[in-house]
Amino acid sequence: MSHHPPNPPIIHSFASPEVLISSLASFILKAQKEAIDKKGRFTIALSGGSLPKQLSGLIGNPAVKWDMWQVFYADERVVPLTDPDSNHLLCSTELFNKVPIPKENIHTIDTSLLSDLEELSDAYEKELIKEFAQKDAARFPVFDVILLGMGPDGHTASLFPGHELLAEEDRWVAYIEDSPKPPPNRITLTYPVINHALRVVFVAVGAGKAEILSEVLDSPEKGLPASRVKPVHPGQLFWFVDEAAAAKLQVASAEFKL
Ligand SMILES: O=C1O[C@H](COP(=O)(O)O)[C@@H](O)[C@H](O)[C@H]1O
Repeated sequence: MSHHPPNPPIIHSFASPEVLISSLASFILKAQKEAIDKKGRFTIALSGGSLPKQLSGLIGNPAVKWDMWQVFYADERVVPLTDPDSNHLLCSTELFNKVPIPKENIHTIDTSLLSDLEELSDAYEKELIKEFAQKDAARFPVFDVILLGMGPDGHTASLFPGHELLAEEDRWVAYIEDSPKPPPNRITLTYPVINHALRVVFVAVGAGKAEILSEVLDSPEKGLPASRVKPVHPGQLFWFVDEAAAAKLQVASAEFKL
């Protein structure tokens, strides 16, 4: 247990979605270098929704060491990997099909278990344990980077407002069968995992995010799921937003410097 209070979020507001995309790529590359220099591998969790498109700055970038990446999903919909609702399909379409990442470095759900959510989430937790437990000897996995989106209701990953999963303190991966956003069946990394990452990065782009972004960052006491992401020391929370998303923000943003 860390005795330090969590650091306040660092908010980077970019003049355009294009500048955000290239800055996010530079940020990820810096994290990749630090991780590989220290441990010889880079662990990252990705979200679905609007997030994968924001990773286009990595495509064709010779500095990305794809063979050193170990990729997990912050959440996944319980559907076949070929289903249009699959976060893996979306990430593949937007990114993985366009870059030389070894298939075995992308950790998908086990689709032979789609009819048993408990088994499915346990199996995904075991996949995390294989990657992290022996190597890091930590109670919770410590991702180098977790990339998150934020829905219009303030949800993140598959952690929805008012849901009992917000109180999960023990499991690494949990399932829900009553997601208010379709599809109803999903698995998700839990807060203990998200909040033990070295860097958690929310990405929010467009005017459609302005209202909820202000609610999450200016009124964290409301306890919306995205406001509850508070990485423990030495972890740091970052927000990468464009000017349209930041239009209603009261809280100050910081200049982006690598
Ligand atoms: O359902 C989901 O929604 C969130 C937010 O999506 P966005 O399109 O509003 O960015 C996403 O981060 C999550 O991975 C996904 O399963």
